[in-house]
Amino acid sequence: MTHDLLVIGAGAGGLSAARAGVRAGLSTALVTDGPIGGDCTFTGCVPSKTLLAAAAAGTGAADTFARVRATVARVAATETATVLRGEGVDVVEGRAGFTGDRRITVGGSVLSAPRVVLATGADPLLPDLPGLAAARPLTTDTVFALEDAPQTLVVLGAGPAGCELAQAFARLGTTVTLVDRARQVLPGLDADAGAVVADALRRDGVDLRPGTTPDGVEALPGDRVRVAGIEADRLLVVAGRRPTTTGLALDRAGVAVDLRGAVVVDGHLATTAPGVFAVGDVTGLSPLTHAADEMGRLAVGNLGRPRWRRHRFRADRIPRAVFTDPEVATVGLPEDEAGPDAWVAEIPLSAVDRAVTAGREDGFVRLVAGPLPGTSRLTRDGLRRVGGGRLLGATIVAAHAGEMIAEVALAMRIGAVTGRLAQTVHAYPTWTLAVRQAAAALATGSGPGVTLRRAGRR
Ligand SMILES: Cc1cc2nc3c(=O)[nH]c(=O)nc-3n(C[C@H](O)[C@H](O)[C@H](O)COP(=O)(O)OP(=O)(O)OC[C@H]3O[C@@H](n4cnc5c(N)ncnc54)[C@H](O)[C@@H]3O)c2cc1C
Ligand SMILES: NC(=O)c1ccc[n+]([C@@H]2O[C@H](COP(=O)([O-])OP(=O)(O)OC[C@H]3O[C@@H](n4cnc5c(N)ncnc54)[C@H](O)[C@@H]3O)[C@@H](O)[C@H]2O)c1
Repeated sequence: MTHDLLVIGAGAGGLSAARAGVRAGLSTALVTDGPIGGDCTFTGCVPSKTLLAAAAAGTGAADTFARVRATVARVAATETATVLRGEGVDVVEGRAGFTGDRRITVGGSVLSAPRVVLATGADPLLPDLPGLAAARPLTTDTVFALEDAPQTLVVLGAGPAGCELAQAFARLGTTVTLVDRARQVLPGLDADAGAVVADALRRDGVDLRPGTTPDGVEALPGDRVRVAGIEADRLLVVAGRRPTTTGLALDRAGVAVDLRGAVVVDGHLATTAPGVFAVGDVTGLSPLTHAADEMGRLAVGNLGRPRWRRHRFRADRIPRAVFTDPEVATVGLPEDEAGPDAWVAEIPLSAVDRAVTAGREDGFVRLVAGPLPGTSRLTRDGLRRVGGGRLLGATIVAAHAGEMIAEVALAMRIGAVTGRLAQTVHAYPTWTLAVRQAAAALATGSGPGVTLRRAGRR
């Protein structure tokens, strides 16, 4: 069967690509060997955020897991094969493998198209630890199917998944030990943000073991485990993810993968094979739902254009939020990468009235701004004269940081100077006033409660 566009994988990236294809008037086939909605709906964002919310509300463990299942089912019902067929997508169920250039088999059928989008996602990565398989570890593929919370749990990996799940289980009454080889929690993020989250986890009773690299896992009777000298009822491994390419026979299509197993793409998301693009977690770039969604749209737009008219995927415009309590949200450049000419305005939440009234003073808002193009190194006064500089990035740690970052992402998207944020009237007393307070300090040279400094000079 021949289509205009073949999309392989029906997670966030594949769904976005398939819908973009239909919008562009292309006959579009969406091939998937798993449930529509992918990782985000079934084993990622939706169950984890439901678990966090139910645990924070003091819901008992059994009811929490029932709520997780009900919520997943509710979200999944909005994106069934029937719904997609109604939108004009030809949904094909089964595992795809390439047999040649832009030609695949699914079950007994052969499908081909001049344009292909690979969106096969990623799977949990199990470290190469002796005894790990025998210990029957939980992963994000299995943890949300529990009926009840274990009494004791070791979480291996203190990245976003590990921190969110450690906090959720601690709040469900589980005794949690969080182990990571890195010296801080959330090692991919700013150390100050990691420190605030570490304090919050400790307050919830999580035993933090940074700088710990287990050399093996011992399975004990009844699914119990011993790891890094800690005994627990269960082990949850959240040590990263590996792009899913097994069984695709990418070599037959001329699609190259890198050493991590990620499909190699250029800045426009084109793979090494003509007419084949890749989006989402399989690329190893920004492994986030909204990034996969953005990439899906972009890839389909780019597939129809000559190279010089294609749009670049801008990872620097993708915000990121970790849904611990407090949340951590970032966009753009972190302070350490902004260069010596950038300026930083930082306000602790203890200087923000909404945080004080809510009794939630843990956290901060940090804005990074740089000189406008063509401007030489700026003094504090010079910064004021160029409207506070162009926004380069932000790190926010706050109860609602994931919501607050959207304003900064918008300002960056439209290339606004920080003075524009300062001139925008914000309702009092809101959390986002903290962003305005920090922006005002950049634009005016100082501000109550705000520290203004050159980037890198903490
Ligand atoms: C616990 C957890 C929490 C998360 N929380 C968040 C969050 O809060 N916010 C956020 O933005 N991101 C979050 N993420 C990340 C997010 O889930 C992923 O970035 C996103 O789902 C990736 O979408 P995707 O389309 O690339 O891949 P997937 O959703 O993995 O979809 C890929 C699909 O391809 C199919 N497939 C694979 N191989 C084949 C084949 N050969 N033939 C046919 N079909 C195939 C699979 O069945 C799968 O359904 C979280 C992840 C985890 C694990
Ligand atoms: N809120 C969100 O957006 C959210 C939430 C959860 C997951 N995710 C996404 O899902 C993906 C997976 O998340 P993750 O937290 O599993 O991955 P990650 O790669 O971010 O973190 C894995 C952690 O495990 C540690 N680790 C790995 N191997 C180890 C070992 N042998 N011993 C000790 N420590 C070890 C690493 O140091 C790291 O801190 C990420 O890409 C993330 O973007 C996003």
